[in-house]
Amino acid sequence: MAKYQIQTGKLAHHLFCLRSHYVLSMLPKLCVRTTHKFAGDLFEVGKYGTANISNRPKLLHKISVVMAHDDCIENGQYNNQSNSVPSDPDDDCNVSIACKKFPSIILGSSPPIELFDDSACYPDIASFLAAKSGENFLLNSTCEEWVQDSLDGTLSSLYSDLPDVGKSSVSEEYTLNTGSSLLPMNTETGTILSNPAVKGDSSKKELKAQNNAVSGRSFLDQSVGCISGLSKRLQRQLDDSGFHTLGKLLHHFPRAYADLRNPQVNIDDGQYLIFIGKVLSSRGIRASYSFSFLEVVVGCEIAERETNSGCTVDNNTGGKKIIYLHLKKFFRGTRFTFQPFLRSLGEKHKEGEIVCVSGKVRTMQSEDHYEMREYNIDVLQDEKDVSFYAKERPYPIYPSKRGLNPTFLRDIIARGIDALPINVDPIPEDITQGFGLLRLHDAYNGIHQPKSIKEADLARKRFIFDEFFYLQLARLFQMLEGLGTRIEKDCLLDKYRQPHLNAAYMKEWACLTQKFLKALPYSLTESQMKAVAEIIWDLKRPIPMNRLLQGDVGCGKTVVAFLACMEVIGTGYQAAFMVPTELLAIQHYEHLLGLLENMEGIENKPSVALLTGSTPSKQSRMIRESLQTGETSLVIGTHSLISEKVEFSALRIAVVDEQHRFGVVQRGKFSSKLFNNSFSSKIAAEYSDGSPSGDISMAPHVLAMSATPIPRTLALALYGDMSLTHITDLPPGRVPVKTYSIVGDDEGFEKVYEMMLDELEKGGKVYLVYPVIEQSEQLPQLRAATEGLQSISYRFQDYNCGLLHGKMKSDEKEEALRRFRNGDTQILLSTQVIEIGVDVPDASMMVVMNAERFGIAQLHQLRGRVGRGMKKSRCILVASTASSLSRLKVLENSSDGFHLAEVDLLLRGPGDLLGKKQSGHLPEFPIARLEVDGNILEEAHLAALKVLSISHDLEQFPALKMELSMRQPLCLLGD
Ligand SMILES: Nc1ncnc2c1ncn2[C@@H]1O[C@H](COP(=O)(O)OP(=O)(O)OP(=O)(O)O)[C@@H](O)[C@H]1O
Repeated sequence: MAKYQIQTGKLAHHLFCLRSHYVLSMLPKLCVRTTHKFAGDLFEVGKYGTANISNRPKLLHKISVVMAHDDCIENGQYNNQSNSVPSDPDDDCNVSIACKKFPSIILGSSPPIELFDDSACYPDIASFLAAKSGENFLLNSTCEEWVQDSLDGTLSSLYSDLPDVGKSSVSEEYTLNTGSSLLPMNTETGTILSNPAVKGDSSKKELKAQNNAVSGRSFLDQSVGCISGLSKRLQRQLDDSGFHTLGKLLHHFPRAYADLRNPQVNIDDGQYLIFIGKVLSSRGIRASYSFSFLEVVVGCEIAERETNSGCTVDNNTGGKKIIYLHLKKFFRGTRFTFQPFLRSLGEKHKEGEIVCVSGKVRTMQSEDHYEMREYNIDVLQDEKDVSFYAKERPYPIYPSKRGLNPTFLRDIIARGIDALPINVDPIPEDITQGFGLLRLHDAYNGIHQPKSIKEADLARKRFIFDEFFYLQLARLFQMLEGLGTRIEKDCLLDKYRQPHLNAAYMKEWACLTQKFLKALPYSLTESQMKAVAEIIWDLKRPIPMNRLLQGDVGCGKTVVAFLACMEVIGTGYQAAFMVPTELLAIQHYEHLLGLLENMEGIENKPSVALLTGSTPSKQSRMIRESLQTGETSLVIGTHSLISEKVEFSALRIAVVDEQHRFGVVQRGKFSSKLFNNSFSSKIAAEYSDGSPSGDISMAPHVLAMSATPIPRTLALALYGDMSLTHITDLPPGRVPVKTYSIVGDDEGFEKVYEMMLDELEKGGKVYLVYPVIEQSEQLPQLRAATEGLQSISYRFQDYNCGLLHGKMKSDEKEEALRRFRNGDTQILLSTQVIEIGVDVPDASMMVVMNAERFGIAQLHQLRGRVGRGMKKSRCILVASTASSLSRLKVLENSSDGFHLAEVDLLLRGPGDLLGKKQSGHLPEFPIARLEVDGNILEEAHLAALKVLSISHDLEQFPALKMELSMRQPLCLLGD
């Protein structure tokens, strides 16, 4: 490219001495405007590509004209413009208005394109970038380039004379000048060190060089106050709106992008549309002594399909027609009727100007004429822009924030973007490249000023990636910090990278574990075995395990957890098993005692205790004492296990069943029950196959279990530092539960009762699940369990009915469940208390009332209470209305818990899927949507692993470490 030089360096210096630096940056733009050709004319390009200023006085004059212009603006003369930004007489310079004097594309809202096309995959970045390089940029005209280069050259030569530029001894402070550019200031001398106000390759390189000394982060952390020319009031307003830093400002992303092509459809009254057209006339009209209006008529060519009267397209016009938009703005008051005012009003738009207009259209009496009263009008720079917009460049639509006008925000963001240093990205380039991500600088550009929706999508992907990446990085980083040696750290990272390699052979298991396995009344399924082997591998490491065991309802997670407990007991330690309900605690306790009874060849079987809120205090004290002395090796219980009073002698594993019912803090409390130094040698002597491995003061291993299958995305977001184990198969002989959805009208209920009778006659047991315990006046349509008891007992007089709900005392609940299990009752009317873990293998039918009140994942859980034995089972979902049937049909068609959880995630979002307790711990993802961005989360997880395996302590990536500490993604703990 030709190298241009401006001979008169002092001129540029003069420019900089002028207070409003934005003039400088406007010069390139002025050159490309048809109405402001002077700058182009003044710089003559020589034969050898050298530009000279041919008429310096003329140029200076023009500049002073522009400056006067600026002064006018500063004096608020243009404050009555439509869409003006908040104007303030105190403002020394209203930047947004200033920018308005020069072409800027400012639109209000318009028919938004759906923000991001979810179906769009992220194409290969290389092809995208290739496409990008071939595109014409708005500001890329040759004319502009040479002005930029000229100025650049001049300024370089000008500032090469300045001492110590770029040296670390110079304290640098960045300021954004009014010309949208970043100017490093020498705070000692107050001089500007160099000019980045211009664009183009060389200036970008220079900018990069300048910013090498200063981390990109410090740019983003600067106060918005560094945008010079911004009045104190606007600064305050930005600050009050949460835009304390440039970074925060640049993170105010468009909510949608508009398609600026003229509409191709019939225009209906009241539609909000955007048109590109040509100004045909502009007049200020006096209508009465105190009333006037501005009328700008814009002619727009639109593609004709069908006229409103239904006629077909006229072939003679090539399928196009002109429509006339009458943009009207009204003024009341005698002072607005004076000729000078009306003249200046009319002169605001020139005939022939190409404009972009948006607003609500109203049909006028004459055909093809439309009125717009609330409108935005923007002058496009020249005809080229039309082709530019015809290229479907998406137009960003910003949300307003605390009364800040989106137009103003767009202006100010654009200036921040222009000044953004290239090296702003803290993530190493090979990581971004490896995952097909834009560099941060390009991503900011791409999201705020995309050239295509594809680019906006890529940019969005980068920001979503960042949201996930720093979270994953922080969690893994914290885990590594807790470990001592490099080998341990590598070992932990390997575990995440190659989980399939981490399994202990059965012969390595403790003797107790092997005997327990042998005593089971069934053989474990393949994935149960794999899960046990993975967990035992972890238990043998000197690093605390943090594992999530997931599996569909009834897949047999409990027995896997029992085996893990046996392993630690077998090596001389204690185990604790925490469940969310008393009912479940009792069930597990009885189940385990039953299994232990079958064990042979063990003299001292592990002593198991049950500790819940209802355990009598004397008994509970005894249990606590036995835990402290180590006499009890396994305790099953509810929240009471994490009470301060409970102390363990040698706790090695904490199993948290239905872990999503507990908060993060509750789970964390388990981990904090550190080993008591008075390690019980008694237990060790009884069961130990050898000396207990690992550090005695190590935090216990945590095995969390989830029966509500959490999609991997959510699991990673919630527990990025957890290893995941899936049980993928069901015990043999299980017959999928046949599911029906039925409308709960009289006819529907008759059908349900018939099916129930059929089931009972065959010796089956039936659960009836109700959404509420008692009928409520507020929601009379909801069926209640207590009312149901009367009618069902009456209807099925030959059978016994039981009732189970959360308001019953614990022994009443236990009794109700026991009677149902024994067969004393054949029908159990219940609320959703039975959703979790209740295991009555011969229960064969479930009817869920007002089923639409439950989430898909919840219904799947409920349904999992039947079909737990060999019996063919049925589940009937009774919907209140026919319209809610379609959602329930998903359950008819699938029995895959993970698939259903994904569906639920999509339908209800993570908050509802996880429930209040757990979703409260989900970090906030301002732009990511866990429902659809799971693949990016997976990539972020891998990227975090990659970075940490290169540098465990992130010392090799100081920028990344700094960014991580700024984001503090782990401040979300709390219950
Ligand atoms: N390998 C197996 N073969 C046969 N039956 C099994 C096997 N594993 C577990 N079971 C039985 O399957 C039933 C369900 O097991 P369990 O309660 O452990 O499932 P779960 O995964 O915890 O289910 P939920 O999440 O619904 O509580 C139990 O009655 C259990 O005894």
